[in-house]
Amino acid sequence: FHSHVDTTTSCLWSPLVREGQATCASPRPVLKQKIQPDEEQPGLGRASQNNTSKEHALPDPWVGPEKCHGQFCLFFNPKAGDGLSLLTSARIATVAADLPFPLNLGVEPGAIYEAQVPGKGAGLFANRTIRRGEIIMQRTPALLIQSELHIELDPAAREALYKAAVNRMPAASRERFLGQIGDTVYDKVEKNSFRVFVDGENTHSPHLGIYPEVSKMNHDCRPNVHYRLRDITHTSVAVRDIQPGEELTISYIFGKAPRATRLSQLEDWGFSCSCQQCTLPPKEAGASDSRIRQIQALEDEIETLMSRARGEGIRPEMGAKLVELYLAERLDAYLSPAYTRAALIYSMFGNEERAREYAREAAAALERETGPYARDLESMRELAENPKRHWSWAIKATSGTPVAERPANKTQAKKG
Ligand SMILES: C[S@@+](CC[C@H](N)C(=O)[O-])C[C@H]1O[C@@H](n2cnc3c(N)ncnc32)[C@H](O)[C@@H]1O
Repeated sequence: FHSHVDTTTSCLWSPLVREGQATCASPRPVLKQKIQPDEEQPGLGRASQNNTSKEHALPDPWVGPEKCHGQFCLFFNPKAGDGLSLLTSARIATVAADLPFPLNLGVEPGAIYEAQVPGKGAGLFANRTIRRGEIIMQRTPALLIQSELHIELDPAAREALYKAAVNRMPAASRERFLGQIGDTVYDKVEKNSFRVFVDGENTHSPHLGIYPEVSKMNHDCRPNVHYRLRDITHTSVAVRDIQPGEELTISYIFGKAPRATRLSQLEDWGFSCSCQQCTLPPKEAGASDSRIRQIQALEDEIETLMSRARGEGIRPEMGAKLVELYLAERLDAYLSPAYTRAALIYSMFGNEERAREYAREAAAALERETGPYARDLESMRELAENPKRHWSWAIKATSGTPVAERPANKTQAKKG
């Protein structure tokens, strides 16, 4: 059953790349050899540069490789988005050169503005009502840095290299980059970057991606904006209606974690979380943690029961309860797994009204949270449109096949 529910989440900010702090699925790769600056390894930079130009010629208007340290060099493309500086290996540079660079999308100029927030520095605010599901910003990065390089390179060489990458940026982009919080270029990278997988796989090629406009959003454990990354394109979407004057926030961490975990992860950021959820009075904070535990337990139970023949033991109210807990906990940025499970459960029991209602919500949440390519999107749309033709319909009454073995969509179901 789990294969039918897309439970992908985002938690991609840079402190997570430090050793031992990663909460996302990607272990930090261990460097076999510490990277040294060019001066300490005469010829190494030049040698890799020569190999690079022969084996990985980048198309115009890419510039580079230059300023190499071991396998990592500076590459630059003034026409990729608002200009992209890339500090990475030649292999990844060729992957990046093939990626799409969509035009900037999002709300019209003036719909959001920057202002100071007491205790948080600058932040972004809505200038008009922004509706749930609206794309606030879609951007490609100004700077991408291979994580190994960021962690392992000698600090003086690293700062010089980072400055060279920033100097390559077009003036407007450079100004936005330098306007980010942080004392040095390294510090700005530390405090403002997202973890990005350039080749789209969550186990290889972790990079730090800097999107200077996006990084003006402060943290909230119950944010009103969710972001998703596909290749290197960063998309921020409103997850509830946002009123004029309201601050736009994203979560820097996985918001479904209990309060103590969230607080400790945010300490790594160098600030103590003062968002509404983290500063709840003890009784309410306890109730919130209890809901998070109930959500986890209920999801585990649903998974277990769904893997049995005909989902034996599953009860329809489990779906409604799961949605109720998510909504009570204001997990607006993470609703798709709850709605998807609820829709399937009610469909299995042949409850058309509930199945359609939850499937509609699931499809909308999947589109916000994962995007138009979300794995379960088509299936949820089909369920909302015509429950009786969906693979899950009324199977509690009609079949002995374990739910986990059933095809995920109608096309497969018809063949079967
Ligand atoms: C990505 S930046 C956000 C924009 C930043 N406030 C600025 O002035 O550019 C992250 C930094 O903002 C501050 N910050 C973000 N969310 C915060 C919060 N909920 N409480 C306090 N400080 C916060 C912290 O200094 C953090 O290192």
